[in-house]
Amino acid sequence: MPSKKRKAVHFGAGNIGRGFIGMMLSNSGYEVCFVARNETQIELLQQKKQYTVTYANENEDTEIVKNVTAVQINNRKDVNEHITEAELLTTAVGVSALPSIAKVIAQGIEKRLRHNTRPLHVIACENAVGGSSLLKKWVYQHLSAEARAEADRLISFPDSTIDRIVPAQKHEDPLAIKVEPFYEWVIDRSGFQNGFQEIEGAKYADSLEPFVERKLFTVNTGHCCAAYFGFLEGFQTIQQALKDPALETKVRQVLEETGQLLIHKYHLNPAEHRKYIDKTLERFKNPAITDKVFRVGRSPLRKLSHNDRLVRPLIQAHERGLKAPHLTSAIAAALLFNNEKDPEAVEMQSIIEKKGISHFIAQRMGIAKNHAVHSEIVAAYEQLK
Ligand SMILES: NC(=O)c1ccc[n+]([C@@H]2O[C@H](COP(=O)([O-])OP(=O)(O)OC[C@H]3O[C@@H](n4cnc5c(N)ncnc54)[C@H](O)[C@@H]3O)[C@@H](O)[C@H]2O)c1
Ligand SMILES: O=P(O)(O)OC[C@@H](O)[C@@H](O)[C@H](O)[C@H](O)CO
Repeated sequence: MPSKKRKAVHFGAGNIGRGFIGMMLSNSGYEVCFVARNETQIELLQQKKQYTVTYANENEDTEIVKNVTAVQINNRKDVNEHITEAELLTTAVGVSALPSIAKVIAQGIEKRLRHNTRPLHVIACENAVGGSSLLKKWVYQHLSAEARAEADRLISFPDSTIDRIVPAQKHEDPLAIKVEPFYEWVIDRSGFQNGFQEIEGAKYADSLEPFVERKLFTVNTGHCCAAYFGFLEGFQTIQQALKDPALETKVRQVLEETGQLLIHKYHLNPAEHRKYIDKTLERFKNPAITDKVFRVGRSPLRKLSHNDRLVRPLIQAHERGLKAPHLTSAIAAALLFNNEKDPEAVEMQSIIEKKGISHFIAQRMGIAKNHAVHSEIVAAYEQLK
């Protein structure tokens, strides 16, 4: 029998899972069950049913997140039960991990559809364009034709964009997490079924794309530029890197270029957008946070892929006749990111070494050899190298 309590299942008890989404859902009155892999965290969440979030502000204020528990992702019986009872399912595992959790979610949905005819909302909280839509595609690949038809009626996948800086961190208490005070979670309202109870503190938009691209092309483009330029200068953290005025200027120049694109494409108010850029840079510099360039620059194959924070704005700027030389040189810096502990950085360097830069740009970034920006990236790369 489905329980009467409002339940949410969240995949991934990592930084954003605990420091943002789990916290928001708990504060909205949900009982939150994390579907996780780390045994220590799972045991502690099951025992304590709460954890502490510390804000990276002057007073280091804290908040206790209550009504939480966890289940091991390989414990399919319990995962299925939680999916059956939930009214909301969220993820924060990294977009590259969505295909692998899609099978688990699909199994839970198959079971749920046999016992529960209430609607379920599934929201991917990842840094990607159309994360929930991508997840839907992967989940549907594992559903039977009958379940797909039912899911079309009862399960929706509203896209969303999330923003809160939560660095990688270690504490004595494995559940403790420190987060910046700022947050923004915007969800596509058109994906809601009747009766969906809004999540407190989230924003809702009829058209999500401007919010997704404004965040991705400002916060994430700027952040990774600070990481890639910072890496080349030998800085360990984003905060150290942005203390270098020349480096901050380079990041700002990139954000002016993506800003021109956003203003042009979405008719944003230029003064308002400038404030958004200023605020974003101040957030990056938050002295109460230590954010490593290796975290912010992580997974360069993903960050350099066609639809992500570097190539997507470059191609769109080009299509609108807008010049973006600083963004091009940030891409060159990304191509030189070489962290031997990051499997994607290792793979990228190996492809470039074996097949050449032009091959990488064509095959992995999706920019054909005859595209005008292809040769510009090659030239910027050769110059920076
Ligand atoms: N940290 C931030 O500042 C931030 C802000 C906004 C968005 N994001 C996005 O949120 C997502 C999560 O980022 P994070 O910083 O919390 O990362 P994280 O590494 O701290 O957490 C990811 C969690 O997902 C789990 N996970 C990964 N692959 C899995 C799999 N195949 N099956 C089950 N669990 C799996 C990991 O065990 C981990 O607990 C990413 O898409 C990231 O881009 C991060
Ligand atoms: O999580 P990634 O790897 O996509 O990007 C690294 C950071 O830029 C990112 O996690 C930001 O901290 C976050 O997107 C802020 O909202």
